[in-house]
Amino acid sequence: MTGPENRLDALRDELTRAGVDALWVSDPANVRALSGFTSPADGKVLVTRQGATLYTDARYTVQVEQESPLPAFIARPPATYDHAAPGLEGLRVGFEADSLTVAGLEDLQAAWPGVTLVPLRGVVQGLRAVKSPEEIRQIRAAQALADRVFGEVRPLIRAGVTEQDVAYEIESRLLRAGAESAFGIIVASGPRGALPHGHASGRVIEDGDLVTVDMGARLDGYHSDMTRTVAVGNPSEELRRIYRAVREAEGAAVAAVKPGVRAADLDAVARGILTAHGLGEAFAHSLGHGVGLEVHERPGLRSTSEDVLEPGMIVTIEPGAYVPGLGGVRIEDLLLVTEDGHEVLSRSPIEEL
Ligand SMILES: CSCC[C@H](N)C(=O)N1CCC[C@H]1C(=O)N[C@@H](C)C(=O)O
Repeated sequence: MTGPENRLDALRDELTRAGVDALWVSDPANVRALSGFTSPADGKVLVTRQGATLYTDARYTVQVEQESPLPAFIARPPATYDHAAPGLEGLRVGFEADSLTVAGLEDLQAAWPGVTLVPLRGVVQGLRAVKSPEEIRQIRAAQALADRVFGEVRPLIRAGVTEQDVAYEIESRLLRAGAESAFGIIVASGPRGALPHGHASGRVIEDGDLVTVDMGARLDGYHSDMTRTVAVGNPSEELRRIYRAVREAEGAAVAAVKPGVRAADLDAVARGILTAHGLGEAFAHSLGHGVGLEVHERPGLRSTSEDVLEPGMIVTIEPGAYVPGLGGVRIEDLLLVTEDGHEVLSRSPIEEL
């Protein structure tokens, strides 16, 4: 199983395939994945054939010694670029076109006139899709915390409380446990359930509402992600019908998760079921995504994806149906792809309606 310990070797193979001699890594999650440095927004990594160097500034002198096995050079640009320049003269150096700013590229061009800069996309992201045993342990711990918090907060979701009350209860418990929220917590009740990314508002939850809660913990830099839609009082028969359809789609897609399955085919499993229930148009997003140092990472579980599942990937399965003016439903589990199938990491009960 690929992990950070041998990611640098795997990365060098990728660089050979891409026809470059080195890579300037600027994407924070990639910097962290290659170096272990936990303040990666303030770092860069230069990977060459011979080695790899972590660049950051003097605020982190002690921290990098504690966290990173890579040799570090402590400076700020332009001294950073000047340090790297002699070893790069005449080489083809890749940069991360999906994260380096235009200004960042201009700075590199000015600092390294003898270097051919080559735009590359998603090279390190591809290597991050398969998690190491340690990363799996971290994400498992983040999800276990999220499950505990959801279990504590579920009884508080009732008529008369606001969506923000629910989000506050979740976020404060995550913080008290030494984590933080993985993203802006989604609490979408009643008609707001039709908003797939309906962040908690001041709406007061009413009897008969479905309430979609999409939450995750960020623990030591690793994320979890899970959604449950719960009923308050007695929802209408139409809402129950939608709920059951989404639940069927989710269960079928979860059951199909195993190594070798094409991500696009998984998406089609859920989409086919929702379409059969007349809800194809209402499923307004992709089936799921990888989770790790970022909430959304490879593999992408969508109709246009070319990704194929491998053991060690951690993915969400999250079909939903959103009906403007009425409401919506999403059910999301977090899964580890194993050698012979999958393990569902999210343990919060999925309610019957
Ligand atoms: C802002 S993080 C949202 C986390 C959530 N679990 C999630 O990933 N969602 C919510 C509904 C759709 C899905 C999403 O954003 N999917 C992306 C990858 C897409 O483009 O479909």
